[in-house]
Amino acid sequence: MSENPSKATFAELRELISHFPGANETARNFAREREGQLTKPPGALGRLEEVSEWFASWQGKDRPEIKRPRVAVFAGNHGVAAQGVSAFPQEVTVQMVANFQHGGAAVNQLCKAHDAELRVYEMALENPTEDFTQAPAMTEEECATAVSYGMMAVEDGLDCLCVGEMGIANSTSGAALAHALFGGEARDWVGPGTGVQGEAFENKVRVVGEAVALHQAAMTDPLEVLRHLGGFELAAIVGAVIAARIARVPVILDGYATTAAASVLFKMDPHALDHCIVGHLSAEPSHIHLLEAIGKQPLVNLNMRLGEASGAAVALGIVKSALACHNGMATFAEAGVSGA
Ligand SMILES: Cc1cc2ncn([C@H]3O[C@H](COP(=O)(O)O)[C@@H](O)[C@H]3O)c2cc1C
Ligand SMILES: O=C(O)c1cccnc1
Repeated sequence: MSENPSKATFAELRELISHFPGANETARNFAREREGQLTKPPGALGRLEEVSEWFASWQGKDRPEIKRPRVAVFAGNHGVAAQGVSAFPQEVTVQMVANFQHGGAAVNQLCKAHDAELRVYEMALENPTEDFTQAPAMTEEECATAVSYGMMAVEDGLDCLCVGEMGIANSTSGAALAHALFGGEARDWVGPGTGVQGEAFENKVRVVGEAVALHQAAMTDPLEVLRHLGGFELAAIVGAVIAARIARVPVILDGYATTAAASVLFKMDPHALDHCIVGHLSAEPSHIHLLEAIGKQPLVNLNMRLGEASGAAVALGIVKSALACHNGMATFAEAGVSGA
């Protein structure tokens, strides 16, 4: 990396990603052994046990903890909004950022409910990306700078990072990323987002298909896919996921657009998202296909389709519940309970 992280280049990002640390398998094994000794039939806490073991393997502790969770919401504006792909106008992005700052959004309440710090990272909202039906969304410098900016969301002392986004039209950007990364038809990857229907939905499908076709020559390189079809906030999500990996901070990803951004890293290295879980299954219909493509099972399915890290923040409560059982339960020996 250069001294100033805002100067990172794609070459430096590739270098970082090629040296990602792995999980601590010793800690995972100790955590698994402990799960087997706790006062419950083996496996009776189901997915919670798996979550505790996964968390242990990234924190490198058999008794992993969440004392300082952060919910990071990256906000950016999209030139492609000009194509009429969202049910809402672009100014909603900056208005919702103000709402986050005043505590009025869903994610504010979810952070309060789960004792998480909310940080909103506003990315030059007055400067949207280029409309990617006309030109690449970003230059390499802009894209790499946005990735580097996202990396700054991971600070010393954080022990869990929830990641999400705010950006009108970014479900179109997410769909275009997914289509470019995983193929198929544009229609497979497009959903209603904030609620586009009928002719507007058909237009969204057309926009995604035409954009991926326009930039076809660049689509073999995941970082170029991000540069051509992503957004500033989606690039920042890539950076946050990279920085969390380097710091071994477990990550909870939010819904469709966030998962699509993170999938850029999956395409570069199928193990690049091993430190991430997907917090929830979005009601955006393509989310399930995307999760199949990256081999992830969402933690909960509440029919949410909001974004702004709301699903990740809900899932944080589940992860905290898993760790509470893992750390606080008595073993059979401690409690004097007979084994099977
Ligand atoms: C009031 C409001 C609050 C939101 N919070 C998140 N989103 C979500 O909707 C946007 C994506 O949908 P599309 O691609 O259709 O524009 C993103 O900003 C996402 O975070 C919101 C959308 C609205 C309208
Ligand atoms: O799944 C998401 O993240 C999502 C879905 C619809 C609108 N905004 C976000």
